Amino acid sequence: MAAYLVGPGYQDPRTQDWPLVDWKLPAAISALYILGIPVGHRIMRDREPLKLRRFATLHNAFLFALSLYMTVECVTQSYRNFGWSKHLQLWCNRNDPGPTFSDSGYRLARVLWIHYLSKAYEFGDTLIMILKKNKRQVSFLHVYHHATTFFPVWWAVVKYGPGGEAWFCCALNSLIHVGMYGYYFAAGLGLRVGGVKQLITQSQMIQFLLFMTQSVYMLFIKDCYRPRLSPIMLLVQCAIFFALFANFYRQAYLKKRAAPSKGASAKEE
Ligand SMILES: CC(C)(COP(=O)(O)OP(=O)(O)OC[C@H]1O[C@@H](n2cnc3c(N)ncnc32)[C@H](O)[C@@H]1OP(=O)(O)O)[C@@H](O)C(=O)NCCC(=O)NCCSC(=O)CC(=O)O
Repeated sequence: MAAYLVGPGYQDPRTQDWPLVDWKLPAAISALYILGIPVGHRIMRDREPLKLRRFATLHNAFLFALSLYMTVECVTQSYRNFGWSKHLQLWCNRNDPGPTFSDSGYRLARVLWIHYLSKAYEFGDTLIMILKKNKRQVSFLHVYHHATTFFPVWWAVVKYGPGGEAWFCCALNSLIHVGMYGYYFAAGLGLRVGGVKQLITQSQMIQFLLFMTQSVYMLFIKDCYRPRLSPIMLLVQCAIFFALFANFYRQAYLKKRAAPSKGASAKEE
């Protein structure tokens, strides 16, 4: 049974009037983000790198707390919305049927919308990297991830399917970001605990593998989602992320281990 049957032109009624749900402004913000990166590098070219301890600490503490909130809220509202034992499954959940929605249906849509907005706030990571002149960090992986995750990926979720199936991606990604911003919080203060950085990269890669498995399950095992374009996009996007992260992993950890004197990119060890 298809979990989410929609016709052409469908838009979720819960989110249609919420800020940044119309495509034009988010598309412009994403484009400005990409165009602003070379401008930022140029501005910093002849300047000393900034330390940014206070700003980075506040930024990371905020994202750590927000990610924790989103993890808990996604799981709680999905549970309330579907009832764990009766309807909520790991994958292949129905989108809220509407046209009227329960309180938990609205709250689930709201936390998915907050998750979407947090992806724009995370552009601040790139600002930190540019102002600290950590050019290595402003990689293709980083820019591609940040630019596309806000728009079109999470924008599309909020506009077309803020419920049902999206709870899993929101909860797992937020949980991973609790660890990631905890790591950046500590690293910004000069604290690096051996092995933690590698563990975080591994958990990010497992996350993308799980999202790929979820889309294969929805597409080929249960055939439970309409439009099929959504799980196809999830599969393609996560395969790209996985390949980019596998390359990062090789550069940051494996190559360094093979040739320690050449100085790899990971700074932890
Ligand atoms: C362990 C990782 C999380 C981070 O790898 P990095 O190579 O960036 O780690 P690093 O050791 O250089 O980070 C420490 C440096 O970052 C600075 N720093 C502090 N806070 C920061 C912030 N919020 N954003 C960016 N940099 C920050 C510290 O001051 C320190 O600078 P100094 O070195 O000067 O002291 C890794 O797994 C990873 O994700 N690598 C890909 C790079 C990336 O862009 N990741 C985030 C988006 S991807 C994502 O988010 C996937 C997902 O959705 O799960």
